[in-house]
Amino acid sequence: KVEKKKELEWALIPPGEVSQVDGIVLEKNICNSWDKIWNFEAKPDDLLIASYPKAGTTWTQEIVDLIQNNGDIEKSKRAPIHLRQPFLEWVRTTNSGIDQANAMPSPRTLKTHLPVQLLPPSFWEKNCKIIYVARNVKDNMVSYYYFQKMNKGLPDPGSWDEYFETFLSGKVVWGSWFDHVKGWWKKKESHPILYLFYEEMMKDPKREIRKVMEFLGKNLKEEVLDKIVYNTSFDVMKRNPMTNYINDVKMNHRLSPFMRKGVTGDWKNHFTEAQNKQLNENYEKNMADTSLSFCMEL
Ligand SMILES: Nc1ncnc2c1ncn2[C@@H]1O[C@H](COP(=O)(O)O)[C@@H](OP(=O)(O)O)[C@H]1O
Ligand SMILES: CCc1ccc(OS(=O)(=O)O)cc1
Repeated sequence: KVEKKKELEWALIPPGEVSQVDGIVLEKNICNSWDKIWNFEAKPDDLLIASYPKAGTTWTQEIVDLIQNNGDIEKSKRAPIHLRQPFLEWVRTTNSGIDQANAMPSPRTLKTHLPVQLLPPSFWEKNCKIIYVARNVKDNMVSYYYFQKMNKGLPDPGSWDEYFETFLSGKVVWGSWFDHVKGWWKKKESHPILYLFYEEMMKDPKREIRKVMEFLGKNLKEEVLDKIVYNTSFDVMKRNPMTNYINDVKMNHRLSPFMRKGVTGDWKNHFTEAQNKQLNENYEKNMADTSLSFCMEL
C-alpha cells in the first residue's frame, strides 16, 4: 500500500523543465538563478568534483569523502552525499547548492556537472583543486537514459531510439558529452585538475583511489586504502542509504535504481548495430581534435 502511494505521488510530479544558458540546456531553476551561480565565491581550499552526469560522480564523491576522513566509515555516514558535498548549481524553491555551500565551514568539497566554460570564474581565480571524472560515451548515454526515466528533476527521455538522437545532438541537460569531456581535458593543461576515468576505476580501484589520495596531499596506510576500496564498491554503495539517493522524492528507484548496474559495456544490451555504427562515426568526427581516448569495454 505504501509503495502504491509512493508510485502515485511520483507520477503526479511534473517532469523537469529546461531552458538554456549560452546554448547549454540546463534545468529551468538553474537558468533562473544563473547570476547567483555564476557569481559564486569559491575559496582557495575548496575542492571541486566535476563530471558529465552519470559518469561516476557519486562513486568519486564517496571515495573523496572517505579519504578526507582517513577511511572512517562512520564519519562518511554522517549525512547523505548531497549534503556532505553540495551540488553547486542545484536549485529548489527553499534550498540550493549555493546556499548549502555558503553555510558550510571550510574546507568544502563541492560537486558540479557544469561544462568547463560555465564554471563560476572564482574557481579559476582561487586556483581550486578539481577532480574530473569521465566515462565512455556509450555507457554514459545508457546510464543517463535510465536516470532521466526515473528522475522527475529532468525531462522525460522518450523512447530509447528518440533519446539516442537527442543525446547525440547535445541537446540534453548539461550539454554535449563530447564538448564536456574535451573542454575539461583541455583545461587540465593550465589548471590543477585530476582527470579520472570510470573504466580505470573499474579496472583497478585501488590504483585510482591512491591517485586521488596523492592529489589531495594525504598519505593513508595500505589497509585504510583497502577499506576504502571495499566501502566504495558498487555492492556496498548500492546498500548505503547515504550514497544511493533512496530518499530523494523525485527519484523512482522501482523504475530504475540510482545504483543501476555499475558495469562497463552495458551499452551492448541497448545499441542496435545501426546505432553503434552511427555513434562510432560521430565519435571519430567529434574526437578528431583531442588526445583524449576512452575504453568502451573491459
Ligand atoms: N561504486 C560504484 N562502482 C561502479 N559504478 C558505480 C558506483 N557507484 C555508482 N556507480 C554507477 O555510476 C552511475 C551513476 O553516476 P553518477 O554518480 O555520475 O550519477 C551509475 O551507472 P549505471 O547507470 O551504468 O549503473 C551507477 O550505477
Ligand atoms: C536534476 C537533479 C539531479 C539530482 C541528482 C543528480 O545526480 S548525479 O549527479 O547524476 O549523480 C543529478 C541531477
